[in-house]
Amino acid sequence: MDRSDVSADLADILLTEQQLGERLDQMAAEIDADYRDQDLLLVGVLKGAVMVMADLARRLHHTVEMDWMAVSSYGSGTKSSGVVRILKDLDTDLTGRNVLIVEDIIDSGLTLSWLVSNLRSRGPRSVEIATMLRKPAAAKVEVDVRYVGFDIPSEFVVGYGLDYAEKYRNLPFVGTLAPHVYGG
Ligand SMILES: O=P(O)(O)OC[C@H]1O[C@H](OP(=O)(O)OP(=O)(O)O)[C@H](O)[C@@H]1O
Ligand code: HPA
Ligand SMILES: [Mg+2]
Repeated sequence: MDRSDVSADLADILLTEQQLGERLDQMAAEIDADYRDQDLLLVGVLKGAVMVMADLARRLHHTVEMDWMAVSSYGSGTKSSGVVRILKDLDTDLTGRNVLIVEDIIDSGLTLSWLVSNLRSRGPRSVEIATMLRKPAAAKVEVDVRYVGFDIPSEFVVGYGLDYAEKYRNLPFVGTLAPHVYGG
């Protein structure tokens, strides 16, 4: 098989590039309205949120700052370990800031619930979450999310920043993998 032919690895396309873009237009309009005349710091969670951060931020009419955190709970597998590690911390002091965490996906919720309480302890004015995807049926902890792109079924998905063993992040859409990919 041609290892560069990614379509052979996919079972289904769940959300097309166009669907993602249209939803981002709506989310950006809501965020612009909600934070009108207010300071806003976008915090992207590496690596998965790179695509949504770039596409959401450029749709905002707001003057924002952008910073990044790297945390990892999935390693190379398809299940959250539940143990969140900070691989890279923010450069920004959060005291008095309006923080909007930008994520690609909320699955078990473990990463975000840990991150929200971590950031809240740093004295911000507010902490809210924007996520492109959420799996409601997979939630192990409830996380209060202000902006959700799409609720999706509890299947492992890739693309638009989301990886399986570090691959498929560059797909412009969200899809599911064919079983042979997990088989190795
Ligand atoms: O709700 P949860 O079950 O905690 O899962 C969500 C988290 O898992 C993924 O990150 P991952 O640890 O795979 O790091 P990555 O973004 O570098 O791929 C994803 O980007 C979220 O941060
Ligand atoms: O479905 C998923 N795909 C990729 N990474 C993830 N991290 C949490 N859930 C997922
Ligand atoms: Mg990952």
